[in-house]
Amino acid sequence: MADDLKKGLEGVLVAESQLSSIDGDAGRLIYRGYSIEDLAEGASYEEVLYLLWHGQLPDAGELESFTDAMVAERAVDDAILEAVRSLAEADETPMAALRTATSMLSAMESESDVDAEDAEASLRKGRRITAKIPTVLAAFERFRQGEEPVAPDPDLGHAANFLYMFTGEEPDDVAAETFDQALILHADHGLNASTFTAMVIGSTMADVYSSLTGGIGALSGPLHGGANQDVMEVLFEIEESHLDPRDWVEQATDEGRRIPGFGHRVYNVKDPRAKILQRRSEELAETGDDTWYEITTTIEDYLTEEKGLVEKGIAPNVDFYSGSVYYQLGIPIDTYTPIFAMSRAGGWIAHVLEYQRDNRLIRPRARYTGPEDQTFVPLEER
Ligand SMILES: CC(=O)SCCNC(=O)CCNC(=O)[C@H](O)C(C)(C)COP(=O)(O)OP(=O)(O)OC[C@H]1O[C@@H](n2cnc3c(N)ncnc32)[C@H](O)[C@@H]1OP(=O)(O)O
Ligand SMILES: O=C([O-])CC(=O)C(=O)O
Repeated sequence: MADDLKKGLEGVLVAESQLSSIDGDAGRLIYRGYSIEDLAEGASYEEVLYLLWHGQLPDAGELESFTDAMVAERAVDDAILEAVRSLAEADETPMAALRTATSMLSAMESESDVDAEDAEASLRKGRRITAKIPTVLAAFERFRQGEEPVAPDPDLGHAANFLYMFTGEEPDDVAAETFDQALILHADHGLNASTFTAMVIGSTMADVYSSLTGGIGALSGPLHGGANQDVMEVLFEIEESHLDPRDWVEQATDEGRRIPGFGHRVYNVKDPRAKILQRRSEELAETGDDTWYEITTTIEDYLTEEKGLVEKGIAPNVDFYSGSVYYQLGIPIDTYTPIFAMSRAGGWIAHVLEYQRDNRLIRPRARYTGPEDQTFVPLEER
């Protein structure tokens, strides 16, 4: 057995997948062969879910039945809503509340879908969870605002319905399209940390609720999905400092701080999703507040042109521009990472089911560096 140590599993191949592929040098991302640019431009999040879960884009009839099935699963049980209310009253963060509520959703699972080894049942469960996450997240927001939840609107798509339940108002076309695009961009990304976490759990043949709950936990960290919230916090910090963003960033990097939204394990160039989100941020800035777009582009130009970070392979990732987009849609910053989870649920489910089709328990090993041959001393003699 090879003894070379791959810290952080960098570059280690552990599975074959037909779901998404990243060219880190060219800055290209595809889902099942379709470029992220084409999907973001032409598809809806529901079409992308269908593509990931069923292997091809749906025709009109397939999309209609798929969408109807998702819509039928949006409502969540009152017992879950009461638990979400308690979490909001306890000042839980939305990400932690989502993690807890996702796990709780299994309590309402129908008897016939309990078998974790039944792939069709797992897909149905995955669809149910994906349909319910927006309802849970929106209800959490309503409770913490002292309001009652807004029931899902069956006439609205996945993205627009979330914004409607979240704010209590039907979004305009720009907001609905922008949000739908953001969901598409975040739906899948190879074996990132949260997807791998979900797969490790799935490889034990645990049920899909466990995989998704684990995926949410892994996504929450600041090195992964949590960075989108951190980016917005940095933008606030810069604004409040009244410093030129260039000076702020110089000071921060001199102090050894990492700039959230920069750097990636796979991309050595700008993330293609960041390019699309940057355009959306720019469009929203044209008709609204351009503060955040201006600060982000100034930071990017400074770090790439003057600090030469891009030459070191450290460029903006998907999280760098998503924050300013969500901010302009009026979404509170601690909900940015849960929104990422709401979208990535699609990718987690797709990868777990794909892996389980030819499953092998994921079980790497560590090089032991501890002591050997210790003499045991009983407690009373220590
Ligand atoms: C959806 C997503 O998950 S995208 C990633 C979201 N996370 C972030 O934006 C957080 C900031 N970025 C980072 O911490 C990293 O770039 C990661 C965790 C994403 C990738 O990390 P890794 O591939 O493990 O690279 P690693 O942490 O080894 O860094 C390599 C070098 O780049 C530097 N570097 C990496 N990211 C940054 C950054 N954001 N700002 C400044 N320097 C950075 C590191 O300091 C290190 O430099 P050194 O070799 O001189 O010590
Ligand atoms: O691929 C990664 O490591 C992180 C990422 O960009 C994602 O999960 O979208």
